[in-house]
Amino acid sequence: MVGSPGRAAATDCCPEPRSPAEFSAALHAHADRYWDRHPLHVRLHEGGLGRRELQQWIANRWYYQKSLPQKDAAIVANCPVADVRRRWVRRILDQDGDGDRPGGNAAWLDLAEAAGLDRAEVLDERHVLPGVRFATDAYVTFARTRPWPEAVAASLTELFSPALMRERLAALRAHYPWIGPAGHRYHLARPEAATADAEHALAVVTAHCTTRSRQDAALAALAFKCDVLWSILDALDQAQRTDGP
Ligand SMILES: O=C(O)c1cc(C(=O)O)c2c(n1)C(=O)C(=O)c1cc(C(=O)O)[nH]c1-2
Repeated sequence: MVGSPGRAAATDCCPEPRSPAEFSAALHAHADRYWDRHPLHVRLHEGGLGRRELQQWIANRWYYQKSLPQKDAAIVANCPVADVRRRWVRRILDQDGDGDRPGGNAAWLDLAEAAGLDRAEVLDERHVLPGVRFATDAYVTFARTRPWPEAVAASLTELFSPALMRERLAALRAHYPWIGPAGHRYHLARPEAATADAEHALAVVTAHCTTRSRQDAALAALAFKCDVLWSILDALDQAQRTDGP
């Protein structure tokens, strides 16, 4: 006997949640669609970008960078759990800086200057491509409008970013030596912070997504974020192929 129809219907409408190990594995499986594999990143790592292309990447990536604190502030605003808010607020200060401690965003502007860009031309966003703005803004809007655990899940691309940033730092030093050491502060500091942030975010998502449907929503959020990042590089890639070096 195959089982009573009643049982089958119950299973269809309310599948069991994944175990913590299965859920974590399903989240980690998104590494397959992370932007480290994008052709533009591959070109960057191989030393295939010209000076102007690398500057364009830096100026566009700035728009993502500067939007992160607003995205994190949206999570803090939507989250009713004090413990989560207390830890999440640190992310805002890590990027914006805190008193005498300059933040990640200042370090990214140092990279821009070390690569020969004027701070003013980065801050006024004249180089930011429409597709980069659109994709980045979609991430901020997602955090503002979706349930906060989904926005936390979307940040889990940071599970994969430390390895990428270390590889990128090695590539910048090897292939783009005209960028002085002052430009490398972001990539030196961020992998360690990203590892800690991702560990915390994973613990939060695991603790708060305990039903199958919440787990599914978290997985969809992480897939969405992978698409955001991929779209940012698609926009840049297309511009660079059209404009030439
Ligand atoms: O350099 C990168 O490739 C990269 C990727 C990501 C990411 O995976 O979203 C982040 C960062 N850097 C980063 O520096 C950072 O602070 C950060 C925060 C977040 C997030 O979604 O909350 N992602 C990332």
